[in-house]
Amino acid sequence: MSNDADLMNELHWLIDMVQTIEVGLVVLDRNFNIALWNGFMENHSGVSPNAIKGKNLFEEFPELPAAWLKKKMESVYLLKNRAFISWEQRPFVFQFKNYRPITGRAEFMYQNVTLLPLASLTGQITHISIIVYDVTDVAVNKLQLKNANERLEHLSQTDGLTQLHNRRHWQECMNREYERFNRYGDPVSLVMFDIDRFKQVNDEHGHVAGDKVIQHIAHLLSQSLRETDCAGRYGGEEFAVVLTGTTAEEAYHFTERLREKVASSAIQFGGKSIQVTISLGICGMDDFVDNESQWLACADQALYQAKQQGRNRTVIYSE
Ligand SMILES: Nc1nc2c(ncn2[C@@H]2O[C@H](COP(=O)(O)OP(=O)(O)OP(=O)(O)O)[C@@H](O)[C@H]2O)c(=O)[nH]1
Repeated sequence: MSNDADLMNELHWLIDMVQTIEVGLVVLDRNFNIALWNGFMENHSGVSPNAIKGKNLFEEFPELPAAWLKKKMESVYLLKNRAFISWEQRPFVFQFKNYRPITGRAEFMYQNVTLLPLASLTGQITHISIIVYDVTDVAVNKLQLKNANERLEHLSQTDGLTQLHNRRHWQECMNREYERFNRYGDPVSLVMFDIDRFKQVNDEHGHVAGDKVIQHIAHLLSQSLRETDCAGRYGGEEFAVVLTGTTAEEAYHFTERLREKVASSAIQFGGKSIQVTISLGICGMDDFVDNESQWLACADQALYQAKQQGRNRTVIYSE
């Protein structure tokens, strides 16, 4: 007798716990009709167990991904094995609001979901249990960390003044393109350029104006680039660009367009209009280039010649 009472108590406690546990519990029959709907599900959906028992899950919640979820459940029936749905795969199955104070910024509850086959006394799988875990805290923390890491990575690769690649990152990009040329032999050109008589700009208008000029030129450069090109601020007023899939002659069209854009534009600063020009050197990848440093040195030499020949021009390196 006391054994029976123990069992009854145990059952009673279990039912109580199922109702109050901070985990969603749903039991469905073969036709996806609801046999059990616990307190967690009630609290978050606003639908009471009495109101929903016996009703079809997908008719009551038309926003559920029915085709996808049914396919998952069919495989649980077929394989008699549990299935897991992680928030990283699908942020939620049930569209519940997030009420957590700490992760209040999340618009919905992130969920991990387990689909569990439930056997009858004869051992047949007649029902399926959906177990819903609220993992909003974990998900939000992980997403924030990922976001912060991405921002840090971006910062470590970017020049603060121009938002172009910084020198180190640009160099990595140039090395990659050099390797790609060695492997596939596609044309690629390197351009080095700098602002003419920039010292005068600083001396006449001040350093802040000089910074504005650098930003302006970086802006014109960014506008002229293709997605695959790689542009960086190499030094103070010196820029470097790798133009992929581009011969030296094609690069010349690019640099002349950029040069003309710079020469025909003006920067307004402190009530004054500042005009500058740039000089550019191109080194197309060719047999005479033995390594990355030489590639860079040749472009730099072409830039030097452009300065020597009177500035505001492009020179293509030739041996
Ligand atoms: N405003 C500003 N000036 C910079 C920055 N980096 C370098 N400079 C200045 O750029 C000037 C470069 O001068 P130079 O190397 O003599 O060359 P230049 O006057 O441009 O003359 P050429 O290159 O021969 O046409 C120096 O005065 C540097 O102080 C920067 O980030 N901001």
